[in-house]
Amino acid sequence: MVSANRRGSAPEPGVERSDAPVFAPGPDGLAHLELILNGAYPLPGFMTGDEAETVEKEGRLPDGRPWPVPVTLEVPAELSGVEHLILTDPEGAPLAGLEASEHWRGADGRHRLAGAVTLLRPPTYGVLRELRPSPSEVRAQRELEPSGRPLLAVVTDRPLHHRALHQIRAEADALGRVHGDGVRAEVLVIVDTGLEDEGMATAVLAAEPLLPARTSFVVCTLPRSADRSRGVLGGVWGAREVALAAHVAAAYGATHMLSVTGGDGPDVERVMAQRPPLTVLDPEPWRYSSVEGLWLPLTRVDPGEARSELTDEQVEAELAHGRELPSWFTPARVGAELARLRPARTRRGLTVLFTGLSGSGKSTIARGVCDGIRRSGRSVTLLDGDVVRRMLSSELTFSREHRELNIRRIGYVASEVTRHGGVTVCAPIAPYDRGRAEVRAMVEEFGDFFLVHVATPLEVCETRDRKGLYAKARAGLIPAFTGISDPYEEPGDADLVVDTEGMDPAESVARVMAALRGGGWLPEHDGRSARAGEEE
Ligand SMILES: Nc1ncnc2c1ncn2[C@@H]1O[C@H](COP(=O)(O)OS(=O)(=O)O)[C@@H](OP(=O)(O)O)[C@H]1O
Ligand SMILES: Nc1ncnc2c1ncn2[C@@H]1O[C@H](COP(=O)(O)OP(=O)(O)O)[C@@H](O)[C@H]1O
Repeated sequence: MVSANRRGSAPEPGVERSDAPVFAPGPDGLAHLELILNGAYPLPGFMTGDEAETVEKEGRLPDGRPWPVPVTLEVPAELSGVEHLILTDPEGAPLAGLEASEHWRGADGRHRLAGAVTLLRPPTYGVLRELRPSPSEVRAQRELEPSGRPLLAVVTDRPLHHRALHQIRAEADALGRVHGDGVRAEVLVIVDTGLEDEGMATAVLAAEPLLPARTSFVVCTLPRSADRSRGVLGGVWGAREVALAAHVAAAYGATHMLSVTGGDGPDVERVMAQRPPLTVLDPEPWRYSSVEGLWLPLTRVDPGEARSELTDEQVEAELAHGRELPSWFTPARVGAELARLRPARTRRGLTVLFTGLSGSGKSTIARGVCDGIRRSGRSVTLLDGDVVRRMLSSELTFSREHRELNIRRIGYVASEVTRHGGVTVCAPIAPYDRGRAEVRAMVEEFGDFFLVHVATPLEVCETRDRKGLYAKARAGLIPAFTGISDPYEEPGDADLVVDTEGMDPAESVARVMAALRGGGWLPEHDGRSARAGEEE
């Protein structure tokens, strides 16, 4: 949100300036802001261009302290000249005042503001807010009953299965032995999840009773840098991200850290090269012994009988088809929570997006597919291109900007239906990669996305010319007509391609239905055809 840029004298700390422009940072800016404000970062505010460059190149702040990632605030160009800025959460509630000390542009050309931030109001926005205490609150709580024991932090955005739980218990025991009395170290699980999206947080929390008695959990949102892919079941972290997590863990009072990123995480040497403020442990690998029926350190399992944990793809496939995760792999309560978060595809929200030229057959196929989905027993919402243009986007033109906005609106509605477990079928032209990718991202926050490219050649669409639009476009009566005088970017990420040339509409519908059944989103046979013993 951006308002007019007005300047004035410096405000008193913590006092809201009613005349300052307001701005809601994006997800990473907001994540950084909260970590600055709650004291998890030892930084007064957002970095200048020089500071960010030193961090980027040398992994340290200009004063020499190691620091792994630039902490920067991206702003729209119109805010680049402001001196004071009110930073708000996405709902517009003020969080902090920023005294801008520098406006700079990074190598990416984007505008950024540097400067100290002052807390205006403690954040109330964000999922699981009651589990987000500040580092000083956590440290104060521990000081009430000081145990003198090491505090082992586990930073994770993925559920803790048997392998990780064994590793945590073993490392907590080992730290207790090293530190004297043989009593286990305390454990602090830092659950990393988005501010808007619970992600896997509740599945991580489900493991609470399976961890040592003095284990506590906090939730926080770490910024997601470009080198961290965001899988549904948890991301793959880079060394600098683990190092940033180590800084946050140290602020919470941790003396050691274990990052439970699964097999593909960075090795500890690369993390320690970032000079984190605590020891990042390199846990012993564990395997399941299929003969003994136990998880054991790798060294104690015969290679022939050692089983690794399931991969993310295997977990996803089990959940997609509604199968229970095996008990050798994960505790029942973690499996049950995962099944709740990722229900079987027959119960999971789904958006099917048809894209293709005008006249390619999107509406015809989409209508048939909707009928089929209904027959299979699921309810479905159809967002046809023409209907959306009438009901949601009647003021929009066919400029690139308006087409993008149109598809974003479709994506928003579809993602809401998906969030609640419904099926949406959308059939706009959606000519641009970027817009389609945006819809995919919006939908995949909550469920599944299936892209169908109706790849009927332009000549065929033009010959059909059902609405006479191509003739008008050729005559220059319709400007910026897709395929004639406006681009159509062929998707490279379609889950299914249907070229309807020389194909009966029923056959096109059947292909899409087969793909949806094969993927597990619909039962193999719908009620009616199962009763009649007939095929679709
Ligand atoms: N300039 C131009 N380019 C393309 N299409 C045009 C244009 N002007 C009007 N129409 C009619 O609008 C329908 C496409 O609207 P969409 O909302 O699906 O397009 S977009 O996704 O926003 O690009 C499209 O409907 P379909 O034939 O169902 O695709 C056309 O009937
Ligand atoms: N295999 C097919 N699939 C879909 N439509 C087809 C097919 N074969 C011919 N058609 C015809 O092509 C036209 C496609 O129009 P429509 O579905 O409105 O396309 P769009 O929504 O992409 O503009 C319809 O008249 C339809 O009967």
